[in-house]
Amino acid sequence: MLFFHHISLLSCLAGRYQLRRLLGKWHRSTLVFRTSVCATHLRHGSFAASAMEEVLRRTVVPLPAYEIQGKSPPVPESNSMEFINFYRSLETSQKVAFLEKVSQEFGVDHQAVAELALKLVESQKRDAATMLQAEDRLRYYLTPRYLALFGHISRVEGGMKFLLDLRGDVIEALAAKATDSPHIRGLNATLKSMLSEWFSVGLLKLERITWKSPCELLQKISQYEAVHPVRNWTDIKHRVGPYRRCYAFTNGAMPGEPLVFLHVALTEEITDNIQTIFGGRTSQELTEDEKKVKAAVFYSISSTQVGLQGVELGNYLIKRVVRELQSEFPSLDQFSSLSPIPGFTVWLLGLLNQQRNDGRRSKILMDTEWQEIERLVGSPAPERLRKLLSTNEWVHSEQLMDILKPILMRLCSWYLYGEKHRSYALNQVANFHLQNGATMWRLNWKADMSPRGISASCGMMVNYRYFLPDIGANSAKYLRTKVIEASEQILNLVSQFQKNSKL
Ligand SMILES: CC(=O)SCCNC(=O)CCNC(=O)[C@H](O)C(C)(C)COP(=O)(O)OP(=O)(O)OC[C@H]1O[C@@H](n2cnc3c(N)ncnc32)[C@H](O)[C@@H]1OP(=O)(O)O
Repeated sequence: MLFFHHISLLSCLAGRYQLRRLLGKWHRSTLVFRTSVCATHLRHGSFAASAMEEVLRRTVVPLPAYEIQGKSPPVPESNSMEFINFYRSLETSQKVAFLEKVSQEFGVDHQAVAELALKLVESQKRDAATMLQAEDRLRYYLTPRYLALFGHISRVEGGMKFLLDLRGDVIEALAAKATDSPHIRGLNATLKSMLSEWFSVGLLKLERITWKSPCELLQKISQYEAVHPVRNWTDIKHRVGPYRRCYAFTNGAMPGEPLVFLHVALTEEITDNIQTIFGGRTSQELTEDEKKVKAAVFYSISSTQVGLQGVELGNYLIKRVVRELQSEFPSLDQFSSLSPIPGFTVWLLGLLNQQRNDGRRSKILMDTEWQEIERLVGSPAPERLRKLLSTNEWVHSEQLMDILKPILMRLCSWYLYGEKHRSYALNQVANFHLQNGATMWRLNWKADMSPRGISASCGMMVNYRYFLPDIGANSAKYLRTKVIEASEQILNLVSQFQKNSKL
């Protein structure tokens, strides 16, 4: 009572506004106090489902009855803040347990759905209005309770970023097999669908990043870069300088946060190696000459939010940037990636090891090729070659590189074109561009001779070419039939593999 006495005294002095501010502060402080009590409870090892139960009971309101949907009182913002604060106070393993609880006990009322499904079957013997009513009622009760909570959270400050991070946790927990709960998969699908709407392209802003962009944004672009690590400020200045473009999608709910960004080199022809793109430039090249811009080469694209996985922002960004560049350079008509081939060297070494374990000489090279290698590296050639490949030492011998070039080119073309995961391209980068409708266009030797490039794919890179009139049909064909659109060079290399190598 004493506390409220002070409040009433204060309200005379400070007026209603101050009262509201004081109560707001008090409310938030009790909220933080309550959450910290729960978290303390959890942190001290006396981790109990009851603490989660208590928070969830308070923050995940029951689904309003069908008859009063949309008419129930607004849920206080404090519910969202309590859920956010509590979740953030949990350890990783506790987060998985918490999400399992949310998805299983605060999702769909399965009993109610089963009963309504039976009523729907019954209703099909009745008139259309009754059947449609039954369908609508069933549709409503198929809504998980936590969907409304996520909707409320998306409207509080920082809530969108919280939901992205929460889905990132779910994706990582599923990938790490920390859970195999089908309910969590359902929660992931619900969140993905909500995020796909909130981050639909129409709600995103395309921003061109230049040297004049805010320092913080340039810093984030450098930190999030997932393909060619940024070495220093000179490097990032080069990447946004003349004959270069960098574009990002941003969302008003997360200002200053690039969701996905694309680096483009503007060149006279489609570049076949990354050294040219990162190499120094002559003084003439410090100002752009539009007549020299004939090709746009996408040499890096990075998504920054794990939580947006599956929302395909990269595809939309590439298409949007193509339009942007076409309006800036009307004569521009060649669009291609210059892409890394992560996983090829590991795949090749795995093959060589496996064929050694089978006690037979690897058949991925012809006998004559083994003999040629043996003359250079000594015997046993497979052992020697495996060691040279796994330590990158093979690139120090021009002679050995010349012998290995046709072999590695045909093996790599098969890795990209022939190796599959669920019938789609095994290589994720290939799958990404092929899904977008690109053509597997050119495999390039000595394309990335950095240690990273040699370790990843024996120094090779690939151009996925975007023939604009064909990308719609190519994408549909690939997604439907898994057939890869490839150039004559790739298909010739693949047929050389099929003729000369045995897996
Ligand atoms: C110029 C270039 O080609 S650079 C090489 C591509 N960039 C990278 O590898 C950096 C790391 N990867 C990423 O940042 C993102 O995965 C991107 C930008 C490639 C794709 O992101 P989004 O557009 O959001 O795509 P989304 O998450 O919907 O996945 C689409 C496809 O991208 C591919 N992909 C997904 N994760 C990765 C990853 N970590 N690395 C590479 N490709 C990936 C998959 O093939 C995926 O198809 P799937 O969902 O059927 O498996």
